[in-house]
Amino acid sequence: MAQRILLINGPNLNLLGTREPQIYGSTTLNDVVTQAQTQAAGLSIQIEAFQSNHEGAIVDKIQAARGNKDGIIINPGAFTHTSVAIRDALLGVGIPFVEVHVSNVHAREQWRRHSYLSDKAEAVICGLGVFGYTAAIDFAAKHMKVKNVSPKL
Ligand SMILES: O=C1C[C@@](O)(C(=O)O)C[C@@H](O)[C@@H]1O
Repeated sequence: MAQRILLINGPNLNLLGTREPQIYGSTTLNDVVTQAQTQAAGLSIQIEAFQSNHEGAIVDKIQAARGNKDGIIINPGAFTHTSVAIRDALLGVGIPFVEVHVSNVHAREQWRRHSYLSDKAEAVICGLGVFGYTAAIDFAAKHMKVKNVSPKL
């Protein structure tokens, strides 16, 4: 069975491509998702993409992934630095996740260095620009193995 990956983008990432392009580049979120779907087809995995500016909507989406997704790739945006709720949701569903940041959060404001997710992530990618999503998908395809496969009768 193909891996089923949920790609989550948090607040303000809908503005990717036009938002602070000197930091985040000129690629739009639509471009990222189109590229992710093309990449997924070549890797025989399935990707569902979701973006929200709302913390609760992201928590709901993570909870809904229980039992039907094998891995989560998440760029939590500013919620990275604030959200115990997103951390608890990811731990609550027990789905392995990769944390992605387009920018190098360690080369910016001091407070961006703290993440509520990183110590629980399978991997953390930052500073690769939007290539970080490509790297995360490649990693997910190779290492986020399908779990809960029904035993053969
Ligand atoms: O919204 C974002 C985007 C970000 O997650 C990134 O992709 O580099 C980094 C965060 O600090 C910021 O709040």
